[in-house]
Amino acid sequence: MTTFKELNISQPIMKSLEKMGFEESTSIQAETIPLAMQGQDVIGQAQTGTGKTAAFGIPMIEKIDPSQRKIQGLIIAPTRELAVQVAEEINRLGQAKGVRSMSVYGGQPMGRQIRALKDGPSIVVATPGRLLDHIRRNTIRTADIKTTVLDEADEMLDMGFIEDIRDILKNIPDTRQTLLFSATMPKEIRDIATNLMNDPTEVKMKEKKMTVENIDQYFIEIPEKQKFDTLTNHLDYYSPQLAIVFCRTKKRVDEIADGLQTRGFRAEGIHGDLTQGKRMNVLNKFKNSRVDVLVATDVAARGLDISGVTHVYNFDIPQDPEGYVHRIGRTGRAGRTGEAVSFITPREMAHLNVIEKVTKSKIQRMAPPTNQEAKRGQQQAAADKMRKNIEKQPLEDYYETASELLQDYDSKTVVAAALKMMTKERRNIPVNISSIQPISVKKGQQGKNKKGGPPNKKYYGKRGQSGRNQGGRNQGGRNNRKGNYQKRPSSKSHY
Ligand SMILES: Nc1ncnc2c1ncn2[C@@H]1O[C@H](COP(=O)(O)OP(=O)(O)OP(=O)(O)O)[C@@H](O)[C@H]1O
Ligand SMILES: [Mg+2]
Repeated sequence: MTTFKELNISQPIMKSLEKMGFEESTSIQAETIPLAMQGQDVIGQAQTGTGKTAAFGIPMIEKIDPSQRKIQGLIIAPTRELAVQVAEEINRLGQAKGVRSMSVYGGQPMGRQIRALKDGPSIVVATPGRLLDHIRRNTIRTADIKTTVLDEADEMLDMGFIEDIRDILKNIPDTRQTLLFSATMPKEIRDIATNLMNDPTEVKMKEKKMTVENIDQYFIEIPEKQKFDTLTNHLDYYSPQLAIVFCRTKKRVDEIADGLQTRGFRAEGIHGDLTQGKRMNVLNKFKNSRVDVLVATDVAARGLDISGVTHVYNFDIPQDPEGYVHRIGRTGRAGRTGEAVSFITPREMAHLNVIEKVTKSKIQRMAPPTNQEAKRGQQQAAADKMRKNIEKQPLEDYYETASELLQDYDSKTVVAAALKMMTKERRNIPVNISSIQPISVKKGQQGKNKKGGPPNKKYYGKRGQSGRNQGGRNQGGRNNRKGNYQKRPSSKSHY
């Protein structure tokens, strides 16, 4: 383990790190911070939740002169929520040095952003569409940018964003330092990256698996129609502290979130068709545990760091192994443990094998919990609640009524009735989720790079590609995305 002191980090940043409770650097921080401080271009690849944000944030802040009141650092991220989170982490890291960052993203009034930009933040964390808007209007000046970071770099250089990224980079001085970070970096994307950089050093952690060791990974083989009941049984049986349920389309997010509410769970959905206000509101409720189950498209798959997420469910199998790695990486962060459960329809078993092979992870078969087990789980949760009340709260006010009940009935009957009242019986209400096509790997197509297809999505046949489009992500490919951009600049997320 390397201490931050050994990495020659300046006093103000050391002070911030101490305040944040960071004692030692993580491996990716120890290896990339010295290179980046020397001014080198770096491609950094390390597992989810291992501190890549500080790995690029610290060297960026080191180079900034806050007295200049000019934008000197630019970080580009794929989603608005991630941009906000990264800006917050940068602000914590830069606080003692007086380095301020600002997040800039679509779905927010332009005027307000322009006013805030006049305040002179040193670092801007932006989503690509809105950033381009600002660059074109000259409301973000790029001339003084020394360091540019692409967070979730492989996503940023994939077909949904690559044109925007090229346009952005054209506006940044050639002398810039470029840092690319992600937990995944398919070879094809790495080649594109290298062309945009100046002789980059690649830093890849030694771990064999692409996924984090302390996430237990399971799959349940299950017909499409039984997925929802299996999900609620699982939630009842295991009572996750916080869970994220990923599914493939926005419509399914809405249906599943509604269905979970119907069955008494505190669940809400998040996807790109919601207003930005609603997206932030849902995410904040989840962070504050006012919502226990977040149902999401891949808009929430990358980068989000929410403590207390114990379970990730792939209600629908992700389109590609990289997606799997990022989704399950929303749990098991910074050394904590987590559990990932993927629902696989029988026809998707081959697709699961591809994911296992590419990620070099073992995904273990799990039997779906039975209705009986789910019921028992619900009762256990009610019993736990009761235990907590017994241990913590003064109960004297209830003693008189309790004694009266015990005169009429035996204690077991009284407690059973209390448990029954605490167990939500409306969870049996039928819920219908509209079906989608399974993703399957067609024989002979595995490994082919279909013309026009994204370069890193080499693992799939035709059906997989069409499934991808159903997801509302990268819809219609590059041209359509570009068209979207021109019509509704940066106002629409494609997740
Ligand atoms: N040196 C450190 N010591 C303790 N905690 C740390 C350290 N570095 C980062 N963290 C914390 O670890 C968590 C994960 O960090 P971060 O979000 O940067 O991970 P990441 O590698 O970017 O993950 P992802 O691939 O999912 O984006 C955060 O809560 C962060 O504050
Ligand atoms: Mg990250």
